[in-house]
Amino acid sequence: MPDAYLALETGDVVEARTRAPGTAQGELVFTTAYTGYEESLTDPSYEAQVLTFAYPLIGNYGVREERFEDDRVHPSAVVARELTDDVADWLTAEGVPAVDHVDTRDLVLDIRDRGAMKVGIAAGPDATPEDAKAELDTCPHMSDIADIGAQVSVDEPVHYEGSGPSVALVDCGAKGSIVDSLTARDADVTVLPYDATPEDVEEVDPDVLFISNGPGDPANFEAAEGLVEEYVGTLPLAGICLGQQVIARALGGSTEKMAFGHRGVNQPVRDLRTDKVVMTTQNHGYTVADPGDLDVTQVNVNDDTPEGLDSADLDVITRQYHPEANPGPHDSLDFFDDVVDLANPDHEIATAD
Ligand SMILES: NC(=O)CC[C@H](N)C(=O)O
Repeated sequence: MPDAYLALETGDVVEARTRAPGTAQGELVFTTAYTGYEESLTDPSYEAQVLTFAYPLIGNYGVREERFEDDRVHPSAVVARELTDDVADWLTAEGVPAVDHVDTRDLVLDIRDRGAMKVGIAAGPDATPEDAKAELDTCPHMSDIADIGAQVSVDEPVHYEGSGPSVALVDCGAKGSIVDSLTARDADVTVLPYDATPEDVEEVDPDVLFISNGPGDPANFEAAEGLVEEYVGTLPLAGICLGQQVIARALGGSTEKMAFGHRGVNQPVRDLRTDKVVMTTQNHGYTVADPGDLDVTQVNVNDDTPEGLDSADLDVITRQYHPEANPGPHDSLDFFDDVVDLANPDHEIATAD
Protein backbone atom coordinates (compact mmCIF):
# COMPACT_ATOMS: atom_id res chain seq x y z
CA MET A 1 0.00 0.00 0.00
CA PRO A 2 1.46 3.40 -0.90
CA ASP A 3 1.78 5.82 1.99
CA ALA A 4 3.48 8.63 0.09
CA TYR A 5 2.55 10.73 -2.95
CA LEU A 6 4.36 12.98 -5.41
CA ALA A 7 2.17 15.52 -7.21
CA LEU A 8 3.89 16.58 -10.43
CA GLU A 9 3.30 19.64 -12.59
CA THR A 10 2.26 17.26 -15.37
CA GLY A 11 -0.88 16.57 -13.29
CA ASP A 12 0.31 13.04 -12.50
CA VAL A 13 0.43 11.74 -8.94
CA VAL A 14 3.14 9.13 -8.32
CA GLU A 15 2.66 6.66 -5.46
CA ALA A 16 5.60 5.78 -3.22
CA ARG A 17 6.71 4.34 0.10
CA THR A 18 7.58 6.62 3.03
CA ARG A 19 11.19 6.38 4.27
CA ALA A 20 11.12 9.68 6.18
CA PRO A 21 7.74 11.33 6.85
CA GLY A 22 6.60 14.87 6.18
CA THR A 23 5.44 17.23 3.47
CA ALA A 24 7.68 19.17 1.10
CA GLN A 25 7.80 21.15 -2.11
CA GLY A 26 10.53 22.11 -4.54
CA GLU A 27 11.94 21.86 -8.02
CA LEU A 28 12.16 18.21 -9.03
CA VAL A 29 15.65 17.40 -10.32
CA PHE A 30 17.67 14.22 -10.83
CA THR A 31 21.28 13.22 -10.41
CA THR A 32 22.85 10.28 -12.20
CA ALA A 33 25.58 9.96 -9.55
CA TYR A 34 25.92 6.40 -8.27
CA THR A 35 28.05 7.35 -5.26
CA GLY A 36 28.40 10.48 -3.18
CA TYR A 37 24.89 10.61 -1.76
CA GLU A 38 26.13 12.04 1.56
CA GLU A 39 27.97 14.84 -0.25
CA SER A 40 25.03 15.58 -2.56
CA LEU A 41 22.48 15.59 0.25
CA THR A 42 24.55 18.11 2.23
CA ASP A 43 25.43 20.30 -0.78
CA PRO A 44 23.83 23.76 -0.22
CA SER A 45 23.34 24.08 -4.00
CA TYR A 46 20.42 21.61 -3.63
CA GLU A 47 18.44 23.98 -1.38
CA ALA A 48 14.74 24.17 -2.42
CA GLN A 49 15.07 21.17 -4.76
CA VAL A 50 13.64 17.67 -4.49
CA LEU A 51 16.49 15.36 -5.38
CA THR A 52 15.73 12.19 -7.33
CA PHE A 53 18.51 9.61 -7.52
CA ALA A 54 18.54 7.90 -10.93
CA TYR A 55 20.84 5.17 -9.56
CA PRO A 56 18.57 2.50 -8.06
CA LEU A 57 20.17 1.83 -4.66
CA ILE A 58 21.22 4.71 -2.43
CA GLY A 59 22.88 4.29 0.96
CA ASN A 60 24.78 1.02 0.54
CA TYR A 61 27.94 2.26 2.29
CA GLY A 62 26.28 4.00 5.24
CA VAL A 63 26.29 7.59 6.42
CA ARG A 64 29.47 9.22 7.73
CA GLU A 65 29.63 12.81 8.87
CA GLU A 66 33.18 13.28 7.62
CA ARG A 67 31.80 13.16 4.07
CA PHE A 68 29.26 15.95 4.68
CA GLU A 69 29.60 19.21 2.77
CA ASP A 70 27.62 21.21 5.35
CA ASP A 71 26.03 20.69 8.75
CA ARG A 72 22.55 19.93 7.42
CA VAL A 73 20.67 18.28 4.56
CA HIS A 74 19.72 20.77 1.83
CA PRO A 75 17.28 19.19 -0.64
CA SER A 76 13.71 19.70 0.61
CA ALA A 77 12.95 16.00 -0.05
CA VAL A 78 14.54 12.86 -1.51
CA VAL A 79 13.17 10.37 -4.07
CA ALA A 80 14.76 7.01 -4.93
CA ARG A 81 14.11 3.49 -6.17
CA GLU A 82 15.48 2.10 -2.92
CA LEU A 83 16.95 3.87 0.11
CA THR A 84 18.79 1.93 2.81
CA ASP A 85 17.76 2.21 6.47
CA ASP A 86 20.94 4.21 7.21
CA VAL A 87 19.90 6.98 4.85
CA ALA A 88 16.21 6.77 5.82
CA ASP A 89 17.10 7.09 9.53
CA TRP A 90 19.40 10.04 8.83
CA LEU A 91 16.76 11.88 6.78
CA THR A 92 14.09 11.11 9.40
CA ALA A 93 16.33 12.59 12.11
CA GLU A 94 16.93 15.64 9.90
CA GLY A 95 13.19 16.07 9.27
CA VAL A 96 13.65 15.80 5.50
CA PRO A 97 10.91 13.75 3.80
CA ALA A 98 12.16 10.81 1.75
CA VAL A 99 10.30 8.28 -0.40
CA ASP A 100 11.31 5.18 -2.33
CA HIS A 101 9.73 2.33 -4.32
CA VAL A 102 9.40 4.88 -7.13
CA ASP A 103 10.05 3.93 -10.76
CA THR A 104 12.80 6.50 -11.04
CA ARG A 105 13.57 5.51 -14.65
CA ASP A 106 10.11 6.71 -15.57
CA LEU A 107 10.33 9.82 -13.40
CA VAL A 108 13.69 10.81 -14.87
CA LEU A 109 12.29 10.43 -18.39
CA ASP A 110 9.40 12.72 -17.39
CA ILE A 111 11.85 15.34 -16.12
CA ARG A 112 13.90 15.01 -19.33
CA ASP A 113 10.79 15.42 -21.50
CA ARG A 114 9.21 18.27 -19.61
CA GLY A 115 12.25 19.92 -18.02
CA ALA A 116 12.75 20.50 -14.32
CA MET A 117 9.32 20.94 -12.77
CA LYS A 118 7.77 21.67 -9.42
CA VAL A 119 6.66 18.83 -7.18
CA GLY A 120 4.67 18.50 -3.96
CA ILE A 121 5.32 15.54 -1.66
CA ALA A 122 3.32 14.08 1.21
CA ALA A 123 4.73 11.09 3.09
CA GLY A 124 3.57 9.27 6.23
CA PRO A 125 0.68 7.18 7.55
CA ASP A 126 -1.92 9.93 7.05
CA ALA A 127 -0.57 11.34 3.78
CA THR A 128 -3.04 11.84 0.91
CA PRO A 129 -2.63 12.80 -2.76
CA GLU A 130 -4.44 16.04 -1.89
CA ASP A 131 -1.74 16.93 0.64
CA ALA A 132 0.87 16.48 -2.09
CA LYS A 133 -1.16 18.64 -4.51
CA ALA A 134 -1.55 21.35 -1.85
CA GLU A 135 2.28 21.45 -1.56
CA LEU A 136 2.60 21.66 -5.35
CA ASP A 137 0.09 24.52 -5.52
CA THR A 138 2.09 26.74 -3.15
CA CYS A 139 5.55 25.85 -4.53
CA PRO A 140 7.36 28.96 -5.85
CA HIS A 141 9.32 28.97 -9.09
CA MET A 142 13.04 28.58 -8.34
CA SER A 143 13.86 32.00 -9.81
CA ASP A 144 11.32 33.65 -7.50
CA ILE A 145 13.08 32.56 -4.29
CA ALA A 146 14.84 35.90 -3.99
CA ASP A 147 16.27 35.33 -0.50
CA ILE A 148 17.74 31.89 -1.22
CA GLY A 149 21.25 33.16 -0.40
CA ALA A 150 20.18 33.98 3.17
CA GLN A 151 19.08 30.36 3.64
CA VAL A 152 22.51 28.89 2.91
CA SER A 153 25.20 31.48 3.71
CA VAL A 154 27.17 32.23 6.87
CA ASP A 155 25.87 35.29 8.78
CA GLU A 156 29.28 36.53 9.82
CA PRO A 157 32.76 36.18 8.32
CA VAL A 158 34.58 32.95 9.22
CA HIS A 159 38.38 32.87 9.09
CA TYR A 160 40.60 29.85 8.37
CA GLU A 161 44.19 30.81 9.11
CA GLY A 162 46.77 29.86 6.52
CA SER A 163 50.35 30.82 5.68
CA GLY A 164 49.67 31.38 1.98
CA PRO A 165 47.69 33.88 -0.10
CA SER A 166 44.55 35.43 1.30
CA VAL A 167 41.32 34.33 -0.40
CA ALA A 168 37.97 36.02 0.32
CA LEU A 169 35.36 33.35 -0.43
CA VAL A 170 31.89 34.84 -0.91
CA ASP A 171 29.59 32.17 0.51
CA CYS A 172 26.55 31.87 -1.75
CA GLY A 173 26.12 28.32 -0.36
CA ALA A 174 29.72 27.10 -0.43
CA LYS A 175 30.51 23.40 -0.15
CA GLY A 176 32.88 22.61 2.71
CA SER A 177 35.30 20.90 0.38
CA ILE A 178 35.88 24.15 -1.54
CA VAL A 179 37.20 25.68 1.69
CA ASP A 180 39.17 22.47 2.33
CA SER A 181 40.67 22.52 -1.17
CA LEU A 182 41.94 26.06 -0.57
CA THR A 183 43.24 25.52 2.98
CA ALA A 184 44.98 22.31 1.80
CA ARG A 185 47.02 24.64 -0.42
CA ASP A 186 47.88 26.85 2.60
CA ALA A 187 45.51 29.63 1.57
CA ASP A 188 44.34 31.96 4.31
CA VAL A 189 40.58 31.81 3.70
CA THR A 190 37.93 34.23 4.94
CA VAL A 191 34.39 33.11 4.20
CA LEU A 192 32.15 36.15 3.73
CA PRO A 193 28.32 36.27 3.76
CA TYR A 194 26.59 36.16 0.35
CA ASP A 195 25.58 39.82 0.75
CA ALA A 196 29.05 41.06 1.74
CA THR A 197 29.82 44.67 0.90
CA PRO A 198 33.04 46.18 -0.50
CA GLU A 199 33.79 47.33 3.08
CA ASP A 200 33.68 43.68 4.20
CA VAL A 201 36.10 42.74 1.41
CA GLU A 202 38.39 45.64 2.28
CA GLU A 203 38.59 44.44 5.86
CA VAL A 204 39.99 41.13 4.58
CA ASP A 205 42.23 42.82 2.01
CA PRO A 206 42.44 39.55 0.01
CA ASP A 207 44.78 38.55 -2.80
CA VAL A 208 41.94 36.72 -4.58
CA LEU A 209 38.15 37.19 -4.58
CA PHE A 210 36.32 33.87 -5.01
CA ILE A 211 32.56 33.50 -5.61
CA SER A 212 31.25 30.11 -4.44
CA ASN A 213 28.67 27.67 -5.73
CA GLY A 214 25.09 28.13 -4.52
CA PRO A 215 21.44 27.32 -5.10
CA GLY A 216 18.83 28.82 -7.39
CA ASP A 217 18.95 31.56 -9.98
CA PRO A 218 22.25 33.48 -10.11
CA ALA A 219 20.19 36.62 -10.78
CA ASN A 220 19.25 36.53 -7.09
CA PHE A 221 22.87 37.12 -6.01
CA GLU A 222 23.08 40.83 -6.81
CA ALA A 223 25.45 41.72 -3.97
CA ALA A 224 28.04 39.20 -5.22
CA GLU A 225 27.60 40.54 -8.74
CA GLY A 226 28.24 44.03 -7.35
CA LEU A 227 31.50 42.86 -5.73
CA VAL A 228 32.69 41.46 -9.07
CA GLU A 229 31.91 44.78 -10.80
CA GLU A 230 33.71 46.63 -8.00
CA TYR A 231 36.89 44.54 -7.96
CA VAL A 232 37.38 43.32 -11.54
CA GLY A 233 40.74 44.59 -12.72
CA THR A 234 41.86 45.27 -9.13
CA LEU A 235 41.73 41.78 -7.65
CA PRO A 236 42.04 38.41 -9.41
CA LEU A 237 38.64 36.70 -9.50
CA ALA A 238 37.69 33.03 -9.36
CA GLY A 239 34.37 31.22 -9.24
CA ILE A 240 32.78 27.78 -9.18
CA CYS A 241 29.33 26.92 -10.56
CA LEU A 242 27.02 29.73 -9.36
CA GLY A 243 30.26 31.70 -9.00
CA GLN A 244 30.97 31.33 -12.73
CA GLN A 245 27.41 32.44 -13.50
CA VAL A 246 27.56 35.50 -11.19
CA ILE A 247 30.95 36.58 -12.58
CA ALA A 248 29.75 36.23 -16.20
CA ARG A 249 26.62 38.26 -15.44
CA ALA A 250 28.67 41.00 -13.78
CA LEU A 251 31.04 41.20 -16.74
CA GLY A 252 28.46 41.87 -19.43
CA GLY A 253 27.22 38.30 -19.90
CA SER A 254 23.94 36.55 -19.18
CA THR A 255 22.56 33.30 -17.76
CA GLU A 256 19.53 31.19 -18.56
CA LYS A 257 17.64 28.24 -17.13
CA MET A 258 18.47 24.86 -18.68
CA ALA A 259 15.82 22.27 -19.52
CA PHE A 260 16.84 19.84 -16.79
CA GLY A 261 20.41 20.76 -15.95
CA HIS A 262 23.53 18.69 -15.33
CA ARG A 263 23.71 16.62 -12.15
CA GLY A 264 26.07 13.68 -11.87
CA VAL A 265 29.67 12.60 -11.51
CA ASN A 266 30.56 11.75 -15.10
CA GLN A 267 29.91 14.87 -17.16
CA PRO A 268 32.56 15.12 -19.91
CA VAL A 269 34.24 18.50 -20.39
CA ARG A 270 36.56 19.42 -23.27
CA ASP A 271 39.30 21.99 -22.81
CA LEU A 272 39.45 24.08 -25.99
CA ARG A 273 43.16 24.87 -25.48
CA THR A 274 44.44 21.33 -25.06
CA ASP A 275 41.56 19.39 -26.67
CA LYS A 276 41.67 17.07 -23.66
CA VAL A 277 38.49 15.75 -22.06
CA VAL A 278 38.11 15.44 -18.30
CA MET A 279 35.28 13.83 -16.33
CA THR A 280 33.58 16.17 -13.90
CA THR A 281 31.03 16.40 -11.11
CA GLN A 282 28.15 18.73 -11.80
CA ASN A 283 25.06 20.09 -10.12
CA HIS A 284 23.43 22.99 -11.89
CA GLY A 285 20.15 24.01 -13.50
CA TYR A 286 21.22 27.37 -14.94
CA THR A 287 24.01 28.04 -17.41
CA VAL A 288 25.97 30.95 -18.83
CA ALA A 289 24.25 31.93 -22.08
CA ASP A 290 26.63 34.77 -22.97
CA PRO A 291 30.12 34.92 -21.36
CA GLY A 292 30.32 38.72 -21.73
CA ASP A 293 33.93 39.93 -21.49
CA LEU A 294 35.25 36.42 -20.72
CA ASP A 295 36.57 33.72 -23.06
CA VAL A 296 35.02 30.26 -23.12
CA THR A 297 37.92 27.87 -22.50
CA GLN A 298 36.05 24.64 -21.71
CA VAL A 299 32.75 23.21 -22.99
CA ASN A 300 30.44 20.35 -22.09
CA VAL A 301 30.89 17.54 -24.62
CA ASN A 302 27.18 16.65 -24.52
CA ASP A 303 25.64 20.06 -25.18
CA ASP A 304 28.48 22.57 -25.72
CA THR A 305 27.48 24.73 -22.74
CA PRO A 306 30.36 26.75 -21.22
CA GLU A 307 32.24 24.86 -18.50
CA GLY A 308 35.22 27.17 -18.07
CA LEU A 309 35.63 30.92 -18.57
CA ASP A 310 38.89 32.80 -18.33
CA SER A 311 40.26 36.24 -19.04
CA ALA A 312 43.98 36.98 -18.97
CA ASP A 313 43.26 40.73 -19.25
CA LEU A 314 40.74 40.81 -16.43
CA ASP A 315 42.50 38.16 -14.31
CA VAL A 316 39.52 35.80 -14.04
CA ILE A 317 39.20 31.98 -13.98
CA THR A 318 35.91 30.15 -13.43
CA ARG A 319 34.46 26.65 -13.70
CA GLN A 320 30.82 25.59 -14.10
CA TYR A 321 31.54 22.10 -12.73
CA HIS A 322 32.85 21.16 -9.29
CA PRO A 323 36.65 20.72 -9.36
CA GLU A 324 36.67 20.04 -5.59
CA ALA A 325 35.37 16.60 -6.57
CA ASN A 326 33.29 15.72 -3.50
CA PRO A 327 31.87 13.47 -4.79
CA GLY A 328 33.38 12.71 -8.14
CA PRO A 329 36.47 12.28 -10.26
CA HIS A 330 39.63 14.14 -9.27
CA ASP A 331 40.58 15.15 -12.82
CA SER A 332 40.29 18.89 -12.16
CA LEU A 333 41.72 19.42 -8.67
CA ASP A 334 44.50 21.51 -10.23
CA PHE A 335 41.98 24.33 -10.62
CA PHE A 336 42.70 25.15 -6.97
CA ASP A 337 46.44 25.35 -7.69
CA ASP A 338 45.56 27.94 -10.34
CA VAL A 339 43.32 29.85 -7.91
CA VAL A 340 46.05 30.08 -5.26
CA ASP A 341 48.57 30.98 -7.96
CA LEU A 342 46.43 34.01 -8.91
CA ALA A 343 48.05 35.73 -5.91
CA ASN A 344 51.48 35.28 -7.50
CA PRO A 345 52.32 38.49 -9.44
CA ASP A 346 53.92 36.41 -12.24
CA HIS A 347 50.93 34.11 -12.78
CA GLU A 348 49.72 33.48 -16.29
CA ILE A 349 46.22 32.66 -17.47
CA ALA A 350 46.21 30.62 -20.67
CA THR A 351 43.22 31.59 -22.78
CA ALA A 352 41.68 29.71 -25.71
CA ASP A 353 42.22 31.22 -29.14
N1 LIG B 1 26.14 24.10 -7.82
C1 LIG B 1 25.82 25.34 -8.11
O1 LIG B 1 26.50 26.31 -7.75
C2 LIG B 1 24.53 25.56 -8.86
C3 LIG B 1 24.44 26.91 -9.52
C4 LIG B 1 23.02 27.36 -9.81
N2 LIG B 1 22.23 27.38 -8.63
C5 LIG B 1 22.40 26.44 -10.84
O2 LIG B 1 21.52 25.69 -10.52
O3 LIG B 1 22.80 26.46 -11.97
